[in-house]
Amino acid sequence: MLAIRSIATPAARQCLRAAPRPAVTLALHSQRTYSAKHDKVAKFTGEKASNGRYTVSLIEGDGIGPEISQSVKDIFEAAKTPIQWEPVDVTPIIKDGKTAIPDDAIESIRKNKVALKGPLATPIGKGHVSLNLTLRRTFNLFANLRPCRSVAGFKTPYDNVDTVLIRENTEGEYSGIEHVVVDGVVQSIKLITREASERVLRFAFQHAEEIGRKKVRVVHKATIMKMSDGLFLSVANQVAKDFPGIEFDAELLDNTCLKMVTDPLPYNDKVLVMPNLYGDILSDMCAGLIGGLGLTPSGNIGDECSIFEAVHGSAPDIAGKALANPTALLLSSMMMLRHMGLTEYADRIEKATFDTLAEGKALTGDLGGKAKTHEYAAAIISKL
Ligand SMILES: NC(=O)C1=CN([C@@H]2O[C@H](COP(=O)(O)OP(=O)(O)OC[C@H]3O[C@@H](n4cnc5c(N)ncnc54)[C@H](O)[C@@H]3O)[C@@H](O)[C@H]2O)C=CC1
Ligand SMILES: O=C(O)CCC(=O)C(=O)O
Ligand SMILES: [Mg+2]
Repeated sequence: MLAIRSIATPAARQCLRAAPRPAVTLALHSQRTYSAKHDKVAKFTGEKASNGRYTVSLIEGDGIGPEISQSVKDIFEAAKTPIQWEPVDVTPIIKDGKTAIPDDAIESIRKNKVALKGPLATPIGKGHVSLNLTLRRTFNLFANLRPCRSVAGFKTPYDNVDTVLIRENTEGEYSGIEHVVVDGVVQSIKLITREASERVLRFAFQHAEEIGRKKVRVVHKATIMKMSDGLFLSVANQVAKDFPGIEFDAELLDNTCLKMVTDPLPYNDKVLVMPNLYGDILSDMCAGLIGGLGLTPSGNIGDECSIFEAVHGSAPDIAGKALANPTALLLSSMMMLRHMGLTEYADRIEKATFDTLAEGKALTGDLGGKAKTHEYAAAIISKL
């Protein structure tokens, strides 16, 4: 039943009563009950080619994407990382009236089981739907893991921030189910299913175990979105019972924002997990705590494959000027290497990166320096 009572004006309510229900769209997203345990933490199952290298699909992306991707490629080559890139074009196609990823791109990512992705721009209002969201849905990348750690030597109002945020990545406010009811009345449906909630919540608890954190906190707004966030929260309570070694609690999103910008350190011992939109916003906010979007990585994790990308977007305001900070994409590629079991390479490149940042001689503009993107990358290479 649509929430007619929540529509503000009597005229709009009248129109909505008369309007057709979005039954077809909702049927496509049917709420299949997820009862089987989802115990497997997504693992990389790709195989080396005969030359001893892994092939990784590379989506360079829009705006600053090609510049920061070039830095990652240069640094990987200098570190002799056993990776060969397979460039992938994701220029959208229309399939059955919907925005879709070209078949070649899907084939590449499915085959390689891992991809590194630069930012993809999304037009505002009209135009194609977000390719970022399309990729996540196409490959069922159910968890978006967004760690955010202070950079030693780079001073911000907060020292030692170390938050771990996990965002549900396939539905919620970003389900893309929107329609005009009548002129001047639109609906956007926040879809929450038990299945997707359980999947990401299990992932959060498993990740907490993996990284040695003893607390999982759900961030929600079930006071207002009683049914949707209510379901997410109630699934969380159920899943928590399977992880007796992990303390579980919940916090309202607005309160989380206030507390995090007042003092983020109490969040250092927790894994935060939340519906899609909240994670999108909160992860940019976390980036602000440590020096900005140039520094924060992420991984879109699925069972079959995973795609690693920075938290930031295409930064059109600085694109093409060699001003972008490639650290966020580089740290995302470190997450990727660790996911692939190439930990030694990740450790080595990460050390060179953090040493370069701590030294402070070749910082990009967002961190108060004057270095161009490639000069910063060259400084990292010199430390490998
Ligand atoms: N996952 C993705 O591919 C994402 C794509 N987008 C898309 O990106 C486009 C631009 O979105 P905005 O709201 O402008 O967000 P944005 O994240 O691209 O930029 C926000 C601000 O951060 C700065 N910034 C971002 N990355 C930086 C970097 N690596 N180095 C230095 N400064 C950096 C930008 O210059 C800008 O001032 C939109 O089309 C949006 O849809 C936005 C977020 C994520
Ligand atoms: O797809 C987009 O345009 C934005 C996505 C986004 O902001 C994110 O994934 O953090
Ligand atoms: Mg975002």
